[in-house]
Amino acid sequence: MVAEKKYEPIDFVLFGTAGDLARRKLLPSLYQLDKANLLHEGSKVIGVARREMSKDEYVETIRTNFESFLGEAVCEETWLRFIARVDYVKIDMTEPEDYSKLCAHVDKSRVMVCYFATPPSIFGALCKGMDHAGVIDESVRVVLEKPIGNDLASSIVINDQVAEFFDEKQIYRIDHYLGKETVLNLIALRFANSIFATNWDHNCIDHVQVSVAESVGIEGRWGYFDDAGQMRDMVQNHLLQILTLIAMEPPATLDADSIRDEKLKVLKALRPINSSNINDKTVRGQYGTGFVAGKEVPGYLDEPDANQKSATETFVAIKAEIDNWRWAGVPFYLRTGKRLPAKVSEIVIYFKRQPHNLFSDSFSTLPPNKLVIRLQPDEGVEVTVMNKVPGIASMGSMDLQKSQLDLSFSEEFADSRIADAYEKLLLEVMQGNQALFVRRDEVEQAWRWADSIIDAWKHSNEAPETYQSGTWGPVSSIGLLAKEGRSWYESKIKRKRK
Ligand SMILES: NC(=O)C1=CN([C@@H]2O[C@H](COP(=O)(O)OP(=O)(O)OC[C@H]3O[C@@H](n4cnc5c(N)ncnc54)[C@H](OP(=O)(O)O)[C@@H]3O)[C@@H](O)[C@H]2O)C=CC1
Ligand SMILES: O=C1O[C@H](COP(=O)(O)O)[C@@H](O)[C@H](O)[C@H]1O
Repeated sequence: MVAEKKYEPIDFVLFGTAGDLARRKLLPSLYQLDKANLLHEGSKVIGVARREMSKDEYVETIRTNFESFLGEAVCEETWLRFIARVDYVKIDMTEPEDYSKLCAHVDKSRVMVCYFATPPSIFGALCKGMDHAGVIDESVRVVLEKPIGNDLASSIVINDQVAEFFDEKQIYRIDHYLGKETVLNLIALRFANSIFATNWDHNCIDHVQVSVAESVGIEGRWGYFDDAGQMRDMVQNHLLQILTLIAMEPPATLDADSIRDEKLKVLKALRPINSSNINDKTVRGQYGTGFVAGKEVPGYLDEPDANQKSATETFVAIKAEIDNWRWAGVPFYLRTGKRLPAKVSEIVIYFKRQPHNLFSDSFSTLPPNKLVIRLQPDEGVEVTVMNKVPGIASMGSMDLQKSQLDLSFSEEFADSRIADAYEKLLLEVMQGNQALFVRRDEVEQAWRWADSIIDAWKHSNEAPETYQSGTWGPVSSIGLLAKEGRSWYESKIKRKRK
């Protein structure tokens, strides 16, 4: 559907345009916004990288990448409009003098959005270079990629470097999970439906599961990933952000700080995990060889560039607890890993069982109601309820059956295209709305909690458990729930594959 609204003209400067993220996600998202008529006709896209490239060569590279990453045929009309906006500037980002080349490409009377798709270690240099070129003023917005730093201390250094040049109101810390349609739908589900809003606490909810399973390995990113591990790559940001949206109190409004204040309170209420309880509350694993989607894949230590002695985790399961009134006694089990059987992300809310079973012939104990929010793929929402099986049997022998009320987004909203998270978030930056971006105090609080776990692992002297690629992670991750009489939700994807 073509949007009617025209937005203001923007100079979008993409630092790191030759990198993996820019090629796979950012440039295709800008193209999609253009296709949906959501870019002002005067908006420009200025790619910056350190390699020598003419504009024509840059355009050719974008086209080649679109063939691989767009996921649909290129629309020639949009393509011609898009490339007319595009330009390329070669800058060595560690060399302040080089940034003056930008001046010829940006118009200081317009909003400039600068996307730092580079390693965070050069965010400070980027700010200094822009300052040196005299292109910084209050109309500039900067987008910072995650993870910001490697721990709390390094994130403070990076945030301080950026804060020297930009006010917090100009800084957009991106967590692309906050742009996913189904993650955003959590806010609608919780606060637009009284059946959920009134049952959303320790009185009604037994426990919560958040699983973000990936079938890919580290995709040639050994240098980055081995320093990070799944805890810094996924838990410190994406999984904790999901957790805050599930657990936060209703914000007063949907404005940026109302939401972010509530998310921060959840992060502050997370019970610390440290050396005293690390073995009880966490499991970490590293993938070995195995088969994913019928294809043999190498183990983590056999990946290109691997250091054979690496103890970096590629799988994490955690029992998180939130020490506040609403969530007292309700565990939040988080699980994420690479080279699992399928790419599937789900939130499962397990409601408490009925206090008494009237139907003892059908079920020895009545199964709990579940709310399943499928983040990806097959985005949707499912509620498990108990029903009577039709029949004329007497009341005393009424048969029950567990059934699903299933809302699949692709069926319910068949005419709407589900936009990639980056499209949504790029548009929000262009509109100057920070609600879906992470505030500095949130990032730092998330690091405090994650650092304590990472430190405890380091001091435990235990290596991560190896799991076979194509399985659901180390056996101990099953034990994490089993010892409390619970089990991981068996994803529909997995059921279909049986
Ligand atoms: N890739 C992904 O899926 C995701 C990435 N991120 C984050 O996004 C950011 C970018 O990641 P990714 O694209 O994977 O990284 P890449 O290493 O693929 O790309 C980084 C880009 O920065 C450029 N660069 C680095 N140093 C300099 C320099 N001194 N001068 C000029 N250019 C420089 C590189 O140039 P050159 O090509 O010349 O080396 C390259 O274009 C990182 O912060 C990462 O953590 C976050 C989520 C997912
Ligand atoms: O940020 C990251 O996210 C991806 C997973 O994102 P998704 O949208 O495909 O679920 C992950 O593979 C990558 O390692 C991490 O840096």
